[in-house]
Formats: sequence, C-alpha cells, structure tokens
Amino acid sequence: MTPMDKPNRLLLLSELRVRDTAYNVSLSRSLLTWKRRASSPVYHPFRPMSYVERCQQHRWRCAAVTFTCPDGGLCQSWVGAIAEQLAAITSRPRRLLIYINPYGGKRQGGRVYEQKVAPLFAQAAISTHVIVTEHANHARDHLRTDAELKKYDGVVCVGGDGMFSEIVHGLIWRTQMDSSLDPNSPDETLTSCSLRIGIIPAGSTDCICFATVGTNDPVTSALHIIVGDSQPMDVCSIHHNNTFLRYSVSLLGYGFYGDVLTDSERKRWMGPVRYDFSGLKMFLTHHYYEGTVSYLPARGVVGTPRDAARCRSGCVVCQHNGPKPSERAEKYETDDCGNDGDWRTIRGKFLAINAASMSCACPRSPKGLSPAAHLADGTTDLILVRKCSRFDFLRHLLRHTNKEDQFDLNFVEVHRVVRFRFMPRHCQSDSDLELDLLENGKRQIFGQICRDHPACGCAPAYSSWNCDGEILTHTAIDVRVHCRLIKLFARGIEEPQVFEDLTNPCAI
Ligand SMILES: CCCCCCCCCCCCC/C=C/[C@@H](O)[C@H](COP(=O)(O)O)NC(=O)CCCCCCCCCCCCCCC
Ligand SMILES: Nc1ncnc2c1ncn2[C@@H]1O[C@H](COP(=O)(O)OP(=O)(O)O)[C@@H](O)[C@H]1O
Ligand SMILES: [Ca+2]
Repeated sequence: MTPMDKPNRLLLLSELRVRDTAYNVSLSRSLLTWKRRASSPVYHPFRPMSYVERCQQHRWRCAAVTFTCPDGGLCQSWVGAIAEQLAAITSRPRRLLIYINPYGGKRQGGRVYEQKVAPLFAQAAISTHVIVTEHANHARDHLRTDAELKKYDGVVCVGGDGMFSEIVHGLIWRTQMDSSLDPNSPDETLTSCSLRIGIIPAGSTDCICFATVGTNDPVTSALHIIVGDSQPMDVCSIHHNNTFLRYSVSLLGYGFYGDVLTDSERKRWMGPVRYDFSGLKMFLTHHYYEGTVSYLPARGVVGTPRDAARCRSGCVVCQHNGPKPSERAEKYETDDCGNDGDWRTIRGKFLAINAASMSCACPRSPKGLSPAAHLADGTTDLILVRKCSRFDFLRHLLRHTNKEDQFDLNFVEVHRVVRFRFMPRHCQSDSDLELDLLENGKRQIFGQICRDHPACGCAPAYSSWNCDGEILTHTAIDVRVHCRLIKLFARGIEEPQVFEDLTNPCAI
C-alpha cells in the first residue's frame, strides 16, 4: 500500500459480509464505511472490529462488527490496511495521566472510571497512570511540580468542574514556568498548554463537559479521548492588584451565583441538589450589590451575544476570531499601551454580574448562561443583571430553561468583552466615595451607614465571586481572556443533522 497524500483518497473497496448480509466496504484515510448491497459467494471472517456509533442526544457508544470476505488474501489486505491507517493517526493518545476525585458529585468517580472507562482505554491499548486524589488541590499540585508530563499524551480528570479547574491550574502554571513567564502579571501573553485534557463527568454541574460534548456521559467522553479529538478553549485569568488569583473557564459570577455557591458549600453532603436548595434560598433572599464594572469590548471579532447561531463543532466564528498573531496584538493593544480610550464603565446595583467564556450549558440549563458564547473566540460574555423585582428576576432565570431570550429584558445587558474589571462600591477609593455621597445626597449616606451596621439586617455590601465553582478570596478583580490557552479531548457539540446523515462510523 502506498502512503496517501489526500485525506479522503480511497485505499480499499470490496464486497464484504457482516453475518449473511453483503456490504460495499470502503477504507479511506482513517474512515471505514459500509453500505448494504445485493449478495454472493463464500466468505472468510476478519477479527471483530470496534467502532464508534452515534446515538441519541450526542451520545457515543462503542460497537463491534465482524466482516467476512471471499478470499484469504483480500482479508489480509483489509486487516493490514486498517492497522496501518490506525497506526498513522498521531492525534490519538497512547499514554494518559488520570486523576480521580472520589468525592465529586455523587461520589461515584472511582466506580464510573473502573466500570465504564478503564475497559475502553484497555481495548484501545491506551496505557494509564491513575491517581485517586487524597485531598483538594492534590491533582493541581502534582501537575505543577511532580508529574513527568513528557511521559503522557494527555491528562484526564474524573470529577466535576472543580476538578477540571484543578487540572487547568496545574497545567497552565507548569506551562508558564517552563516558558519562564510570570503568571502574576495580568498583561503577560501566556503560552498555550500542549497536553490535551479529557473530562470524564462525575461532578455536580459538569458544564464544561456538557458544553464541549453535548452530554454528560462517561462512555461518550472516553470515546472522544480515544479517537483523539481536540477542542481549543479560552481561559480567563483573574488578578487582584496585579496578583494572580485564579483562572476561569466557564462561569465567573458575582451576586446571585456567588451567593448560591457560598451557601451550597455548607450543603455539600446533599450532593448536586445542594445547588437547587441554595438557588431557591438565594432567589428568595434577593440581595443586590453595588459596584463599578469596566470593560474592554471585543473588537475585530464576528458574532455577538445575541446571535441566533451557536458555537458548534468546527465553528467558523471561533476559526475567524482565533489567534492570528496580528489581530491578537490588536485586541489587547489599548490596554498594553495604557491607552484606555475603549474602556467603558457602568456603575450600579446588580443582582448578578456574570462572565461566561463559553455557553455554560448544563443539564439545568441546556442552552446555558450565554447561549451564543463561543468556546475558542478569545472573548467572554459579560452579563449584568441590575436590581429588579423578584418576579422579574424569576422571569430572567426561567428563560435559561426555555426558548425565550434571557437578555431581552430591560434590566439585563450583555457585552462581548476581552477584559473587564469589577470594584465593589465599598472598595472604591475615598475620593470616589465622597463623589458618590455628594452626588446622591443624604439618602445615600444613611443607606451606607445602614449596610455597614449588621444589627439592622440590611443587605450585605459584598458578595463573592463564583469562579468555576470555587469562591474567590477577593471581590475587586481584573479579568482578561486568553484565547485558546488549553485544549480538550472534545470536538464541540455536533449539529444533529451531522449524525443523522452520517453513516460513516470510525474504527477505534
Ligand atoms: C427557575 C429555574 C431557574 C434555573 C436557572 C438555571 C441557570 C443555570 C445556569 C448554570 C450555569 C452553570 C455554570 C457552571 C458552573 C460550575 O462551574 C459550578 C461548579 O460546578 P461543579 O459543582 O460541577 O464543580 N457550578 C455552579 O456554580 C452551580 C451553579 C448552579 C446554579 C443553580 C441555580 C439554580 C437556581 C434555582 C432558582 C430557583 C428559583 C425558584 C423560584 C420558584
Ligand atoms: N480527594 C479529595 N478530597 C476532597 N476534595 C477533593 C478531593 N479531590 C478533589 N477535591 C476537590 O473537590 C471539589 C469538588 O470537586 P468536583 O469534582 O468539581 O465535584 P463537584 O462537581 O461535586 O463540585 C474541588 O474543589 C476539588 O478541588
Ligand atoms: Ca469564548
């Protein structure tokens, strides 16, 4: 067989059988297809072959097929050609480093891995080094310093968004150290991580898996890892006073989602439903917070947060907005030069301030917090929900679960940005505060005294930031998007017609 230069050039085409049915079977580079046909002679069996079958709702399953063939020589050609094609695929991982959080979600991580995932990795001849974490940040710290990353083609986490966040922190930190970059500088252009990350969902929200694969299913995720998919993703860095705090990949939320998280941490024993209890409680509490949001709108990008189009597998918006070196420089130019002509500032009272670097789709909200956000376009959608009635806030929340537009409300605004800052009102400089007091008069002065006085039971002045399910230690933050800083073993959500039309399974 000659090496193929064109990706879809036909390598072999024969009439083969599966049990008593004859098929026209073709092999082109990394694609095996079979179509039913009218039948004929005596057949020799191949070894059974595994392949990926697409099922309902973005789920993948591993299936097996045994072809038979009329002559032994042709049979050998087929087996050889398939083996050669599989060996030529370099994107498939051979060695994986796996971290299991035994306490994530319903505490089923270990069982899910052993029963559903390990057998598939073994079948695909992937060697694994498995670490069951013993404490929070075990995986992060191991990746930062101890892990021999050269030995692996990818890192897999079994757990939820919090566990994924640990892996992201470990890998990004290690990559910047290896490149002698300073993670404490918010203006540093960070180096992208070369190792891909796989997520076996076993957490409480699992929105990163859901928004990159379309379902939270361990077998589907394992198969995306095995076939060597790759999906780049934006990451936000969060700083306070030029000190690095954390990275965020999904939701960075102040006010409602921060309060839900703080409250739900005390209810961890409840498992995933803790978020619903705390959600209801914080909805009834109805706290608002004052502060100033400044943001740098994304320039030179296509797409807006109100688009009807969604980020899907092979997304053209992500491809267009992705990191072309010149464009990238331009995106940050204003800030790097200290020219903040483009910065916009909004002061107000907010029920929620959310930044969604991707849709944040999850089973609770299948379209997500920002349905038109993109996985790898170098932007985040900044959603401001101003103080409004409980009824209006409920309308906004409910729209996350139906087809109505959650942004089409006069107390909600959304901006696609590359950088933003938040300053809670009580952190503002003395001169700012004085200005406020002068502007707003006596009522404001009494308002402030009241809030500073716990005995009167008024609203607290501060919320916390929910950063991918972790609580940040500071409220005044500076957030910057880093385009495509990490890669996942995923391909983005596939459009339904892709798998309805697709009769081409791929061998594993
Ligand atoms: C009335 C129903 C309203 C439903 C509104 C649902 C909006 C849900 C958007 C969820 C975005 C999730 C973004 C992901 C965050 C995760 O990184 C992060 C960590 O995940 P991990 O635990 O797997 O590690 N998860 C979270 O922070 C959880 C956020 C969950 C928020 C749930 C809010 C439920 C609200 C219920 C309100 C009920 C009002 C009822 C009034 C009668
Ligand atoms: N062995 C462990 N013991 C306790 N906490 C852990 C352990 N391993 C990881 N964690 C922490 O558990 C938290 C939640 O993990 P995650 O897998 O996201 O589950 P969930 O989705 O239920 O929050 C994360 O903050 C992670 O750092
Ligand atoms: Ca994005």
